[in-house]
This record gives sequence, structure tokens and C-alpha cells, in this order.
Amino acid sequence: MTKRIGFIGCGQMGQAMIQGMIDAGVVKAEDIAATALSDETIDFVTDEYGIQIANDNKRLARESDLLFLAVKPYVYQGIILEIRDEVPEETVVVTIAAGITLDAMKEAFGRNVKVIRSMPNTPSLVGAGMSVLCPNDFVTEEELADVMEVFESFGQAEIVEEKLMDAVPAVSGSSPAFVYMFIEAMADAAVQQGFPRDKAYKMVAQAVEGSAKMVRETGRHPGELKDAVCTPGGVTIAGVNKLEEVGLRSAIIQGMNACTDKSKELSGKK
Ligand SMILES: NC(=O)C1=CN([C@@H]2O[C@H](COP(=O)(O)OP(=O)(O)OC[C@H]3O[C@@H](n4cnc5c(N)ncnc54)[C@H](O)[C@@H]3O)[C@@H](O)[C@H]2O)C=CC1
Ligand SMILES: O=C(O)[C@@H]1CCC=N1
Repeated sequence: MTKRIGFIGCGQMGQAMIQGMIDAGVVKAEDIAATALSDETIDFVTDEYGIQIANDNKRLARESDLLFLAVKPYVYQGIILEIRDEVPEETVVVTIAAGITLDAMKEAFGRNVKVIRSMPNTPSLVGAGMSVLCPNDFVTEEELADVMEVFESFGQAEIVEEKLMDAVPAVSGSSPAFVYMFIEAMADAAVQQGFPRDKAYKMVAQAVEGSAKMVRETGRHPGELKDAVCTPGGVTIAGVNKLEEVGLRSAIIQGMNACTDKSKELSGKK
């Protein structure tokens, strides 16, 4: 298991992974260190997670066995310029940004560095993350297995070929945002019918979580599960018909494709 885990940047995604891995007990808080820009974030993260946090990226880069670059994509270039001579040869660097390719990392470092391109998601905060990973040729099987163990501590993880990485945000990195929109819209309809908002969120979120669990645990086709809900001449099929009429499926496919197109653009493929 990886010894010292470093996070350059400790915002939404960094904190979600940190909380998830501490809760799982696979990594101890004292083995995690991070950097942040503001004293406010440093104080908050120290109180909330009990990890070491400062504003020295170079030192963190020198002292981490596994180094997450948990900053926005447009900050990557500057951070790599700052740390590239500090990162030890045996350190594994993990990217989490859409559109940052393995080749771009090699070019930015100007040398052969062990890099894993990954795409996590924010449900990692509650141990229900879905992360997708793609290592470069310098990462050994053993190192990859170690890193998978870290990612699996806060959810599920898959390894894919890099050609699929641009499609991953739509499927699992960004898709929580789409699901929250769906939940919000369903709750709005419930509120319109007179439900209090807190009850509406509870009922809708439980229905969404239960349906996802049914897909995973029964292994039945989603269409078959949908058919099992639709009573002939009943209420569900009336709702299904309306959703088909307004183009729910097409709207979702178009949203996901726009997300993938943007990811390809950031990767320099469009
Ligand atoms: N939010 C999400 O759902 C997901 C985000 N990502 C990726 O994660 C990365 C981070 O995103 P978020 O956590 O959402 O952003 P964020 O803005 O919440 O966190 C980034 C943090 O990096 C800090 N930072 C900026 N420059 C820094 C520097 N020079 N040194 C140290 N810290 C610095 C910022 O102050 C901020 O706290 C992005 O590349 C994003 O694409 C990936 C998957 C999901
Ligand atoms: O919106 C973004 O670019 C990041 C990557 C996936 C989720 N958030």
C-alpha cells in the first residue's frame, strides 16, 4: 500500500477523495498531506479532516509517494512547471482533470514520469464514488494495484484504455450533475403537487438510489425493470409516454455527447 499520499489542491474533488479514503480506514489521516492557496482552506481542512496541509507544493511533491493533482485543468501547466524537478522518479502522479492526456503530462514534465490519468466523481465523499483510471507505460502492475486499492476505498474503480478517457466524464465524472438535475426536477414536480421539499428530496433520492441498486444487483436489463413497473393501462405508462414525447432519452444522449465533445476539445482532439 502506498505510504504518503499528497493532494496539490484540496477543493470539492480533493476533499471528497480524502474524506472517502479516511472513512474507509485504508489510509490514515496522518499519511495524507495537501496544499491549498488560502489560509481559510488550510484552517478548514485541518479541522475537518485532520490531515497535514500547507501551501508548499514543492515540498509536497518531494515527500509524496502518490501525488494527486487536484486542481482545475488550466492550473496544471503552472503547477507542473513548479514541481517537475521535485517529483521523485518512483512517485506516481495522478491527474484527475478532463482533457489532460498522458502525452501532455510527459511533455509538461519533460521527462519520463509515472502517471495515472484518472476521472473520479464527487460521490467518493460518501464512499460511493466511481473512478476510471488509465496508467502510462512507466507505472508497474504493483503500483497500479496499490493505486486501485486507494480508489476502491472510496467506491468502485475501473481501468480503461486512454482512447475512452474523453468519454468517461459524461458517463461517471460529470453524470452526478445530470442526476442531481433529474432529482431536482422530480422534486419540483412533487412540491407542485403539495409535498414539502425535504420529503420530496428524500422520496426521490431513495427511488433513484433503489433503482440504481436494482440495475446493479439483479443484473436485469433496465428496459425489463421499467416494464415491470408499467401496469397495463396504469399510471406509469402514461408518464413514460409523456417523457418519450418530450424527448427525455434524446436530451440525455445529447447532453452526454456535448460533455464528451468538450472533453475531446480539451484533449486537443477537436
Ligand atoms: N468537481 C467534480 O465533480 C470533479 C472534478 N474533477 C477535476 O478535479 C479537479 C479539481 O476540481 P474541483 O475540486 O471541483 O475544483 P475546486 O476549485 O473545488 O478545487 C481546486 C482547488 O485547488 C486550489 N488551487 C488552485 N491553485 C493552486 C495552487 N497553485 N496550489 C495549491 N492549490 C491550488 C484551489 O484553491 C481550490 O481549492 C479539476 O481538474 C476537475 O476537472 C474531476 C472529477 C469530478
Ligand atoms: O466539469 C468538469 O470539467 C469536471 C470534470 C468532471 C466533473 N467535473
